[in-house]
Amino acid sequence: MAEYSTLGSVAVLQVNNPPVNSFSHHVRQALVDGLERAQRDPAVRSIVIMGKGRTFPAGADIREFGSGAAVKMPNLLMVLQAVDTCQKPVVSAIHGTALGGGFELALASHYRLAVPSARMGLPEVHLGILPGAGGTQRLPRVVGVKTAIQMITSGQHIKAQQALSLGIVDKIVQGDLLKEAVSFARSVEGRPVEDRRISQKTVPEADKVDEVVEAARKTILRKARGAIAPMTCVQAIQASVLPFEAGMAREAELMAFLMTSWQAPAQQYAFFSEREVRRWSHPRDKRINFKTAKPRVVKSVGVVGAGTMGMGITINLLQAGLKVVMLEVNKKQLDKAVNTIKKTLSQKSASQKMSQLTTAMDYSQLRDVDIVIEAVFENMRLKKEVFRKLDAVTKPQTILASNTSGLNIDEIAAVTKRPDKVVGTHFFAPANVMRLLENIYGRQTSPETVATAMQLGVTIGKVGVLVGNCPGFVGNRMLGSYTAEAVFLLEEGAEPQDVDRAIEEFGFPMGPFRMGDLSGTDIGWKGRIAKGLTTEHGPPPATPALYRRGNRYCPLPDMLCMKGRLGQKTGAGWYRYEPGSRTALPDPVVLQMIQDYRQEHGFKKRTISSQEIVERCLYPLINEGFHILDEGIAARSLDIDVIYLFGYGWPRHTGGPMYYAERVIGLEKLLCSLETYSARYPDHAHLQPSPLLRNMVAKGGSLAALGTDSKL
Ligand SMILES: CCCCCCCCCCCCC/C=C/C(=O)SCCNC(=O)CCNC(=O)[C@H](O)C(C)(C)COP(=O)(O)OP(=O)(O)OC[C@H]1O[C@@H](n2cnc3c(N)ncnc32)[C@H](O)[C@@H]1OP(=O)(O)O
Repeated sequence: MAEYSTLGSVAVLQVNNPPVNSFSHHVRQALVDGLERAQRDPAVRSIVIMGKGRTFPAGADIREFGSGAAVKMPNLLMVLQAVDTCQKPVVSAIHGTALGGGFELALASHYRLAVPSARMGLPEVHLGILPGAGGTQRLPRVVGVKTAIQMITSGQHIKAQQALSLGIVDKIVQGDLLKEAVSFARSVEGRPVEDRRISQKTVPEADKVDEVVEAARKTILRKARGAIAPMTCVQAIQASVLPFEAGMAREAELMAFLMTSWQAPAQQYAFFSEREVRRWSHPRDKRINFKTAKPRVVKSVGVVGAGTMGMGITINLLQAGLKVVMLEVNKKQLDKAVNTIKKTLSQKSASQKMSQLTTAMDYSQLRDVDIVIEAVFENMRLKKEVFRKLDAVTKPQTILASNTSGLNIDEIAAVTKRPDKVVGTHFFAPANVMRLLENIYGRQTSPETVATAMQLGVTIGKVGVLVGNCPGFVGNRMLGSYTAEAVFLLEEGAEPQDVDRAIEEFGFPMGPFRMGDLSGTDIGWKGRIAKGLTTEHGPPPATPALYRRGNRYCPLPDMLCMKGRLGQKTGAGWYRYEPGSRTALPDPVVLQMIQDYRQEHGFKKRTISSQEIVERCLYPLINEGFHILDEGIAARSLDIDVIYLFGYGWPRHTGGPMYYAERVIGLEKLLCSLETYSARYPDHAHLQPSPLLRNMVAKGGSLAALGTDSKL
């Protein structure tokens, strides 16, 4: 609701709809009623609108988009129209985050005040829609089309000071916002409101708009990677040079197009899923969950290993204000890491944050930390050795976490006397940038340990997802079938750039081969050597070239590594790189290697369509997701989606692999395609449809119903 009160001649409307004061239907109704009341009352000469509690309205109520309640009268457009055309001055007084419809309300007001800590922006693009309550028409009238395009297509929030310099807010006020807003409102009483209406202004440099749009188009299309909202936002902004009513009509038309597209609900699902993962439960035992399990307090963290991962984790922890003891037995590596950490931490806070960092070369210095995160090389023997030492030196309550990307947590836990305090915390590189934290519970991990790992994720700004223990956990296990199928496509006739192009056109920032070159082709190779699937010199003795343990195997990635082509770091991998450049250039040497391989093994080159590439790479990945749900490794399909959205660059506008499977491809079609491909390639095990998928198609039922994501 919006609470109505008067302070002398000023009517104050305070939106009160926790947690973020979104414009649910009852709020809209209360605002319209309040405005009418203020207009009618001759004693009222000005109006202040603000938010109660933590924030000015943070936008439309996103849940209403799914139910159709967003269009229930009065809709947000009508509220803002009432504000704009009000005969008495309306002042929006902003604190917290004025976002989306909230910011649009402020723009429809005649004056805007903000506290210094306020932030504002139009993030609708992240929800697959546009600022459809006049944001695409009013903002360019204030800041110009170029800045409006930048703000609306990025969805970025700006700070009060920047809003002031852009002419968006009229004044930054210190002290009590209500008092300041009322005093400001009194000072403008009696002044004409006509020239304060942004809707009646013209866009600056309107004659250059087409030029500006043209210049922005290419970059936006490249960045959008298949998402339709960004370019549709631009089209709406372009219409801001028309008379206001005509521009609004165009905005409404484009808004309707986006609202009825499949991408908007997918992105809104992604928004809520990102938050839903905080309500975690043990994948196999739902009785252990975020409500019942209590985390331990973590003030200090030990990090073992100062390589790329250890360094990134340390930066992340320091940025969150935690004390860190970073242990590295190699002095040169330790010094190098400290230098990089210093450089990476922002200038402003570097010295304060660095004072929280202690370096160590001796395990005994980890004695008193609350949790240790091991980030040494991905090798079981080494990890066991580290855990034995940690178990011996740390206080009995210390939680021991491994940053393994796929090794068995139970096997690691078994070398300690505290398996209940061992957990997996899988960070993604670069660890101080990537938001995902895949937390893995072992057979004996206690609820308290799980809760502590999940809470640590929140403290350091991660999106934490709890999963069960299996090789590769959720993310890397699903990725296995994707990369396997990508190399099988090379055997049949595709070239690395064909596969990458198709996957990038689908929306991934990078295809599998460019990704392999970036992270290092030797990472997978070492893993395959460790598993005995290959050796540094080729297949293990008496092993058929194209099979391992009865499964089809493509040795092309091993052959690449044997040539020393380890990716960008060696200037050559699946592609070649000019010195100092990261641009992947197709390399005749690699293409010849693939061609020779095809000849040697009797593969006949054929043309493979982009559609087949996408299906062959992504459908087995999704299929593995069904296996994972079936086995109870992930509790809900949204957990898998969040892992892929935040850790693997899965395009957000498709909602994530499981959402995409169910709501975009359709489970029946997915099953049918997998059946077709598995009939064609009976020895590609990952193409065999999962029993859960078969069952769901046969019996019906939704993925959401499998888990606890009933709110979505
Ligand atoms: C058929 C077509 C017809 C077309 C015609 C249409 C006519 C109608 C016109 C309608 C025009 C509408 C135009 C406007 C659109 C919008 O405003 S869209 C919304 C824009 N705003 C946002 O995207 C903001 C989203 N929220 C946030 O970014 C953050 O929540 C925050 C505000 C910055 C706060 O962050 P933090 O403190 O970290 O809290 P969170 O954990 O993120 O959120 C707390 C809980 O609040 C829920 N929530 C947040 N925002 C919303 C929201 N806008 N609506 C509903 N719910 C919201 C969030 O889910 C959390 O919930 P819990 O997980 O349950 O705690």
